[in-house]
Amino acid sequence: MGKVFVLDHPLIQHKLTYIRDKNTGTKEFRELVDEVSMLMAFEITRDLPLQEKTIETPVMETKASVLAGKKIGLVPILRAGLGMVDGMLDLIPAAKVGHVGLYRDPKTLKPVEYYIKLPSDIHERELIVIDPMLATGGSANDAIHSLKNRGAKHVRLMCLIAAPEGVEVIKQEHPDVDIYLGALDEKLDEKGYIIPGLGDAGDRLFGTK
Ligand SMILES: O=P(O)(O)OC[C@H]1O[C@H](OP(=O)(O)OP(=O)(O)O)[C@H](O)[C@@H]1O
Ligand SMILES: O=c1cc[nH]c(=O)[nH]1
Ligand SMILES: [Mg+2]
Repeated sequence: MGKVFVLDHPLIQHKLTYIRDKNTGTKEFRELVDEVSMLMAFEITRDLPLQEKTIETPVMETKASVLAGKKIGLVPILRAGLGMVDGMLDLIPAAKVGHVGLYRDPKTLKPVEYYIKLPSDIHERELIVIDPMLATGGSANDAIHSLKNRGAKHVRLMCLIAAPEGVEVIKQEHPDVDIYLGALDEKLDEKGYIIPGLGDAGDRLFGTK
């Protein structure tokens, strides 16, 4: 069964509080999502393999650690996942980026896929699917199925805020996928919004309504 990690670093929690606050405007919301994404990227890459390399310091020859060249792919779910890409690329600048376009039908709450474009070598990459919100889990579930249908072998999911309902869907449908969260909230309301949540992530990021 996939593991669930709540990244409870104080800086992540502090910034999340201002992201949730309805008085935080678009500019500040965007900046905070960017900063939290970078901090989460730091945590999610904790287990990247290292290898030894021989170098010369000004004093002597020594062996030191470098990344073992694991290839990473970021896959934001459009639109709101886009807000998390730049922060992650600050720490993982060589990552390739694929896009999955999905929106949640407001009546049925079912995801509708409208776009997909992925790096050709996704089968050999460690893929990190990113979306601020994991609500019913329909969108992330659909995105991960799309990636696996196209050859993805290693997938992780990273979200700012999740509802227990969405986490359960991913655990059942994708037991091989570990989930990294900024917070695990209480539940969904009758319209499928996470409570307490942060509202509509895409609208708050892009200033739409
Ligand atoms: O877990 P779910 O119930 O599927 O809900 C979560 C999805 O809803 C939001 O996207 P939305 O449909 O609002 O599209 P947008 O990013 O274009 O605003 C969010 O960014 C997730 O992709
Ligand atoms: O709370 C929610 C649920 C789905 N999508 C959002 O943007 N927010
Ligand atoms: Mg939205």
